[in-house]
Amino acid sequence: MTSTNLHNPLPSGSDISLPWHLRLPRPLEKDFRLYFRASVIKIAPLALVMLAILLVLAVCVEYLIDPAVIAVSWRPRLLTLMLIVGTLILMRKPAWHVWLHPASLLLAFGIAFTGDYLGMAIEHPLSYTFFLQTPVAILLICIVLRVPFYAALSSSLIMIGALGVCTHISQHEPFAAMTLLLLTLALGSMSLFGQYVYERLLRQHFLSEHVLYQHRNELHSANIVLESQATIDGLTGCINRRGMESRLNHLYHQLNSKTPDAPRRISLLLFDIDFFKQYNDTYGHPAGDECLKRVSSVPLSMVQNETDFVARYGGEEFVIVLTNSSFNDALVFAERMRNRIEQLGLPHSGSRVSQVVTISVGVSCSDGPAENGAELLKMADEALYQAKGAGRNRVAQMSHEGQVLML
Ligand SMILES: Nc1nc2c(ncn2[C@@H]2O[C@H](COP(=O)(O)OP(=O)(O)OP(=O)(O)O)[C@@H](O)[C@H]2O)c(=O)[nH]1
Repeated sequence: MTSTNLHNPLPSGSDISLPWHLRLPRPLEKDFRLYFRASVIKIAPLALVMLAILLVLAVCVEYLIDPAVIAVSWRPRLLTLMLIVGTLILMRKPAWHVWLHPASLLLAFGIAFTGDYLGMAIEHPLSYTFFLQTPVAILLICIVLRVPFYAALSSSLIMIGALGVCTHISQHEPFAAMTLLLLTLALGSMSLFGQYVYERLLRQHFLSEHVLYQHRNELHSANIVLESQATIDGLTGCINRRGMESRLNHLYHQLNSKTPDAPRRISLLLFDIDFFKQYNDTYGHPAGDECLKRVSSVPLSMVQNETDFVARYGGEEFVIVLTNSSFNDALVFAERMRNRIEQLGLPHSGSRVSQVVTISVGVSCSDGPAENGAELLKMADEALYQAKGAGRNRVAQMSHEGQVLML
């Protein structure tokens, strides 16, 4: 395999590049909106409370300068306060968060337009300063409430346009009006530039996280495939010895720690084909392989419980682990399996106990003295050894008292 054939699981630079106009592919764009909104929700309530305090302070200053101003300004001020409270209420429920950006824009327009109105309606030498509410509104949507860049840009242009018209038709000195407009333009363009840079960084961050997440998922799936390949016996399709040991240890760990999904009991059946060496010698190794497949298909078809399994322990030795069956049921299972394998009728002229392939089985159970999987296996092995010694083609059990009994 050449290096170009190898799949590189790490994201490449082209995976996370972002166009100048910031747009992401459609499905990602949708996810980004949620991500973007979530980044604002954390800071917005505090920002809105501060804005409400500023509003109250502004009213106090207006009163100190000239109490007559309040007579004109209280309605616009009340409207702005209501918009702030409305936006704060929207934060309370996640289902309403979708309205956060429209509400922020509405609030900004409220601030800018009430400023324009007050700047024109109030006759006072300082009333042109009300027009400063427009740059405040632009700062609010760009720096504080962080409305998406294009919405912020178009809204700012409308607000600046309205400011230009209002300063033009108001009775204020042209120099003051022009200074205000230029100041607003300078502050607005800097805020918008900052918002563009911020959103670009946020999108880049979102994209990198997305690409990493995808690659992590791919690696995870590949690991699952590799893990299952590493624990399956290629010839019979049973779990291999490594897989068996890890599953058995896991089950025993659950049993000992008494977790809610722990098995009540574990029964272990260890079986071995009788005179398999002679089978190979008589029929050849490929036929021996075929025999192993046929024999193992019997317990594989009998196991039903999700946590039960059949494993190839060694050459012609197999393990069946049954969870939650009583010891008696496990013995019945073993005898039925022995019988079904005999009933397969695979000719075995080299066997000294039968004309067909037979097995010997040793059975042990976790109700006895075994404290872990290895000890349970040792007990079943001892029973199997005795079954062989007693003439083969039979089932032997290791009793809870540690005695081997023939069935
Ligand atoms: N065809 C084939 N044979 C295998 C495989 N793995 C192990 N064997 C053979 O299985 C035989 C096991 O022989 P023994 O351990 O002597 O056991 P046995 O002949 O079955 O005798 P008893 O267990 O005492 O009845 C050996 O000849 C191994 O070569 C395999 O994957 N395929």
